[in-house]
Amino acid sequence: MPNEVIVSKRFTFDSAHQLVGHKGKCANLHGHTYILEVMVKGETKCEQHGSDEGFVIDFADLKDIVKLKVLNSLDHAFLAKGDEPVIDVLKASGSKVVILGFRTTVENLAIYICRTLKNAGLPLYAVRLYETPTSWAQVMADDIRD
Ligand SMILES: Nc1nc2c(c(=O)[nH]1)N=C([C@H](O)[C@H](O)COP(=O)(O)OP(=O)(O)OP(=O)(O)O)CN2
Ligand SMILES: [Zn+2]
Repeated sequence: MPNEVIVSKRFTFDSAHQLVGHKGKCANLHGHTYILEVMVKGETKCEQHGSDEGFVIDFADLKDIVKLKVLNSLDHAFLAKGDEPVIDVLKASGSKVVILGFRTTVENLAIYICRTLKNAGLPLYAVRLYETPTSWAQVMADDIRD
């Protein structure tokens, strides 16, 4: 019998950023190993003996979507609002720079990832993004404004 279930998969990516104007150490260019938890909600599929029987989503398919839509872009990049003075130097040296247009706080990055995955058609429930082992932001897919 189908039932609503939340399943979650954890990913990591490494990125640099700089919070221009921050009163503390985060005004420096620095990096994080982000941990991203992607939570998907749905009924378990009931097709007898099908590949997805009993799955909300195949974790392998979830991994492919998250890699394609989020990780390939953000991993090993300088995540920029666009006004960081260091951008030109990094670009000139061939470094990967992703201009996001917002201050790259963990809150804003979580909103961005949640919106991106929701727009990709995933039956998304929430994303939780850890910036450090002790600091995270969570965004519910239903709270994303278009
Ligand atoms: N609300 C937010 N506060 C801070 C953010 C943020 O994105 N949202 N970001 C930073 C810095 O980028 C950086 O993450 C430093 O955070 P902090 O938790 O202070 O890092 P520490 O390694 O010092 O944390 P521990 O307490 O050692 O785990 C700052 N604030
Ligand atoms: Zn930081």
